[in-house]
Amino acid sequence: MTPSLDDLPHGYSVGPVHRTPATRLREMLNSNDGIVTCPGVYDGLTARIALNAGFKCLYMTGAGTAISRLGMPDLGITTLQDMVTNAGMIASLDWTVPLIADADTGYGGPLMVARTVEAYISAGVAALHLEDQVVNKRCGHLLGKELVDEAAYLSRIRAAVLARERMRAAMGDAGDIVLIARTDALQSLGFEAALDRLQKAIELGADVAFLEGFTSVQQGKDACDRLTPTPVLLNMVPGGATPNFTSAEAQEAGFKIIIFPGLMLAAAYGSCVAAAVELKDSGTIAVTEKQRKEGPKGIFTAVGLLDCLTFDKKAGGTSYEGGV
Ligand SMILES: C[C@](O)(C(=O)O)[C@H](CC(=O)O)C(=O)O
Repeated sequence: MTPSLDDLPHGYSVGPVHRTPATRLREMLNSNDGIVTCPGVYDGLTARIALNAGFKCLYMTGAGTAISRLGMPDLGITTLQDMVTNAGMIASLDWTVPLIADADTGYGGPLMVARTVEAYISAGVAALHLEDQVVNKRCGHLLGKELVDEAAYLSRIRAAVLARERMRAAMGDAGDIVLIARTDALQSLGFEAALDRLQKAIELGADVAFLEGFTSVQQGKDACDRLTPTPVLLNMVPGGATPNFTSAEAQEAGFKIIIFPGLMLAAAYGSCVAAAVELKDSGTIAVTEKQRKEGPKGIFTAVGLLDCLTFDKKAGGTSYEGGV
């Protein structure tokens, strides 16, 4: 939950980080601790809120990145730079909580996919997913998706695996990243063709499979059964193609990771629309009791105010000695 102004700061005081983000995620995937539940975050505030709530793994949504950074829909408009800058910032807020980040199509041919993988590794991202839509992609729960052929898709996966090998050879564990193969083929090619693409991606070295937009509980279970022992990710988009699953139901069906990409977006969208209407209609905004008590420090505390003050003091800074 949101730390109070009286809480002890953590940050550097949590001790040395012994494992890389990818190693931590691999441990979660290999453990019997159950499904990894990832709230979808898209900026510093939503990431902090998810961290304060105690989630052990985060998901950076590409749709949310397009919406929040560009004010644009999820239609393949974001570039590698938009995505990796956002992912690196989110990953850096707490290095002990791994970040899974959307990498769409990899943003070009094999050379560009390799560049994407190396950039995500350098940014400290624990895992990324790559899909088989054309570069002019769209949200996986929209109609009319177009695919690249299987050879082109597999060359994306091969490029990602090779780039990871190159980074691991240079840096060991710090060069690792968990590769998630996503296919959007179900909509146009059907279940067997989609599974075939995932199986081939796994043979090439993908660690996790992501069957986008499956349409029944049985299809989800069948995918998990057929792909075992490879962990399978479930993408929970309310109102999308996939029926609603709780984390427990997803685990029961055989999934190892569940992402809720629109979690924070939907909440922010609803609240911001209401706030805008309130100001437009009334010419002012209601001030809550909590706001009156805490002032702007309330939200600054949620995004690390105490850690910043403690860190500055420890480094010999004096700017905040008199309080803030
Ligand atoms: C998972 C996803 O790639 C995302 O960008 O978060 C999207 C989610 C969405 O658009 O709601 C997807 O293609 O499913």
